Amino acid sequence: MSSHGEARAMVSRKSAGLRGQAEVPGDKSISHRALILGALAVGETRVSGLLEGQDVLDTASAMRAFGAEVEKRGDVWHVTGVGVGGFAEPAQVIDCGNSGTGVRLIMGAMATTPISATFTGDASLNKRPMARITDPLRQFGAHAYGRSGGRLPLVLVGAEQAMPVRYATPVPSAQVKSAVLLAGLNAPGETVVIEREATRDHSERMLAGFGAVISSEDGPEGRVITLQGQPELRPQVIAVPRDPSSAAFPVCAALITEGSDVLVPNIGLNPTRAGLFFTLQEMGADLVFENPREEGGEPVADLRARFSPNLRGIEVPAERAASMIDEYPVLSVVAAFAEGRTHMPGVKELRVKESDRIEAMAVGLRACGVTVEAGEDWWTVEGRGFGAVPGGATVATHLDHRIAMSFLVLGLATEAPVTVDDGGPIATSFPVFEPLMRGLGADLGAADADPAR
Ligand SMILES: O=C(O)C1=C[C@@H](OP(=O)(O)O)[C@@H](O)[C@H](O)C1
Ligand SMILES: C=C(OP(=O)(O)O)C(=O)O
Repeated sequence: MSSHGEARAMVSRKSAGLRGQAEVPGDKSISHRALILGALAVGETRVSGLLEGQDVLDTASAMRAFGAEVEKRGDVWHVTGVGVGGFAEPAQVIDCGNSGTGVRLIMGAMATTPISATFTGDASLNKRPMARITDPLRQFGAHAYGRSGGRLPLVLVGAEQAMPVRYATPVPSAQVKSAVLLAGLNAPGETVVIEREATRDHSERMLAGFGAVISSEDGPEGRVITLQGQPELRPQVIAVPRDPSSAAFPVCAALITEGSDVLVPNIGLNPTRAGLFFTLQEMGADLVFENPREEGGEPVADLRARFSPNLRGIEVPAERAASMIDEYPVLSVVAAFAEGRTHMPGVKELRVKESDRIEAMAVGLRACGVTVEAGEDWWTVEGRGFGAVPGGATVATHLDHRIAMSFLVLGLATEAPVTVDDGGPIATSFPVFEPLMRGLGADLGAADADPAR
């Protein structure tokens, strides 16, 4: 489950053009939510295209521990739910592995049911802040006993008599918003979440799809989301769109690798997720949305990315941060190949992901010959231009899949190879990353695979 065994060093080397079609897996955020809402519905939800990354598999195990039936038959995941308020008390510790989304949404989902559960994760997750979740859950009447700073492992005791909550999120976080909404499901009356900056809205869309009464309104305080408690959720048939956060890797690799032309089909382009692609276009990337359409209530398109030798550094608007929060590491890689400076403000949240992503990228990029400056909530990459990034370093990934994948993308276009100390965590979100990238022609793999090279 949570420990992925021994570190597996990986290396990437300068590659000839990437070509072909990249079929990236299902969306991680939507996959977690499909399992959790399926477990809270009455009857059988069927999910196709579920991401089978470790983060989501850990959420599937957790839903079983709370009493839902979750199994894969053929290509379809079947979730038989227990109804809102029907979670059973788990007999074991709930291990959410590397997944912030998993643990925070599940804590929300159980907080208004009178049961207790103990949550833990891997070395990365157990360092991440949980008070942002337990503070609002206490307002519903739950109790939380964690390590200092509210960190995992943590015991959560669900409210005996839950009351609805009105909560303004102090940080821009879809995980906090979603935890409050999921807790609100089993509280009588109206739960309200107010977010100053809009974050990904998959929970709201999916709750409405399952039959909850939920509305969102933009006003002077920001986005106000109102949920009526204690609905009966109706099971759904869900087709999970492909993950834009995973698509980012083959797209960015194609932009910086000479001779590339890659098609990444069927990518979810929910506006609360698509900020990276607009940013790349503003930098001068040859990136086109082909065949835009709507599927399952979400905008979808095929992304076509071609080698882009004339990228320019830009100012990334701070208000775009939430819509591309997981994509800054790989954006900073592209920025290294642009002409001029890329400034990325308003990104404090990057410091509390699987690693401190500003620090991890700054240290690794500097080791690869790129100038990076950073403050608490901003960072700047000085582009060196195409063909002028030295590389040649071994980079620490700190149990962070996105840091590992970002540096492997960097090495496809640097003068000397780039090694990452551990590619194991890539399996949390993008288990087929290595074969998919190799299939496009990327020269990457285990660092010790061919010591003669
Ligand atoms: O709700 C979600 O599915 C997610 C929200 C984001 O985290 P925050 O809510 O902490 O910003 C994001 O970084 C994470 O990968 C997935
Ligand atoms: C931040 C991420 O995930 P989580 O918070 O679910 O661990 C991510 O996938 O980049």
